[in-house]
Amino acid sequence: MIDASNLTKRYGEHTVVGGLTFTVRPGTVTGFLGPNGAGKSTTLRMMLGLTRPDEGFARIGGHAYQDLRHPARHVGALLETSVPHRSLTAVDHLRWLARSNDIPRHRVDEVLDAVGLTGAARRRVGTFSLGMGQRLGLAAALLGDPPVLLLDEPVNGLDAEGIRRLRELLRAKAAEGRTVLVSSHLMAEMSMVADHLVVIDRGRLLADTGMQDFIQRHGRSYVRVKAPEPGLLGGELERKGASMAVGSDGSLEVSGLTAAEVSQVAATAGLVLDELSSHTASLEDTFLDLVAKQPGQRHGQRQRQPGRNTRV
Ligand SMILES: Nc1ncnc2c1ncn2[C@@H]1O[C@H](COP(=O)(O)OP(=O)(O)OP(=O)(O)O)[C@@H](O)[C@H]1O
Repeated sequence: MIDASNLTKRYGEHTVVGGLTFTVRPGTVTGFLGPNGAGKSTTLRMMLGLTRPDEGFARIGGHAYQDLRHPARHVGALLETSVPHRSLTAVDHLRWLARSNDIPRHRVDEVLDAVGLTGAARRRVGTFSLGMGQRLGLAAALLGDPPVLLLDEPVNGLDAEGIRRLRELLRAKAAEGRTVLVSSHLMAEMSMVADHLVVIDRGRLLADTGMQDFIQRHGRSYVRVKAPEPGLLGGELERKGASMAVGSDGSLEVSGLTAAEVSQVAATAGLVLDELSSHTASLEDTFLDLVAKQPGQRHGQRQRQPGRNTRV
C-alpha cells in the first residue's frame, strides 16, 4: 500500500504538486496519468524520499521511505534518472545492489531471467541500448522481491516482446497481492494493463477511480448513425430524449440512446438506416477530454478521435 497525504511541492512561486491525497492499493495495477509537467515524477520522487515535500507526506507500507532499513526489499522503483555506472556489467550492478540490501545472490539470476536479459548479463551497461537499460532498471526494481513496485515510464524504449513481458509481469505482481503504481504516456498500453487510475493535472488530483468507471464517467460514448434523411431521423431521436452532433460526413452522433433504441426509433418512424455503430470512448480520448476541460487549460481544444467501434 502507498499513501500520499496532502503531498505538496513548490519550486519558487510554482506549486508543482498541490495537496495530493490518494492511496494506491495492493492487488491491482494502478496507472498514474497526467500531461507533461503535471507533477508525476515529482510525486514519485517524494514517495521515494528523493525530493522533500513542502507539506504532507508519503508512506510505503505505512513507513516513510527514509525509515526503511533495506528499501529495495520494501519497494522496487524505476525512475527515468536511475542509471547504473556504465563500466559495470549488468550482473555486477545487480550483485552490488543485492549485497547492499541484504538480498540473496540467487535473486540476480532470477530477475535477469524475468526481464529477458540473461544473455547480456556480462555486458557492460555502457554498451546497452535504451530498451536493455530499461530492462536492467526493471530487474533492479524486482531484485528485493518487494511488495510495492513504483515504475516511472517503464515502457520507454522496450520492444514489442519487452512490452508484452512487462505487461504480464505487472499483472502477475498485482495478482500476487502486490501494490503496483506505474506511470506511462502510452494510453493504449495503460488501458491494457491498469485496473485503477490516479489522474493529475498541474499537481492536482483529477480522478482516483477504476478504469471502466473513469471512461464511463468522463468519456464520450455515442451511437453513430447514417441515414438518407438525417433531419427526419434527428427529429424523431430528439423526441425520445437523445442529444446529437453532426459528424463531418453528415452522420449523426447520438448520445442518450443505445444503438438498439436508435434502430427501434427508426423502424417505428419507417426511416431507413445506412449505417449504425456504437462508439465507446478510449482511455486516450477520455483522458484528453478531461484535461482539456480543466479551467485555464493550456492544451487547447483537441480534435476528437473516433473511439473503439462496435458494429451492430
Ligand atoms: N528541480 C526542479 N526545479 C524546478 N522545477 C522543477 C524541478 N523538478 C520539476 N520541476 C517542474 O515541476 C513541474 C512538474 O514536473 P514533473 O517532472 O514532476 O512532471 P511530469 O508529470 O513527470 O512530466 P512529464 O510527463 O513531462 O515527465 C514541471 O513544470 C517541472 O518543470
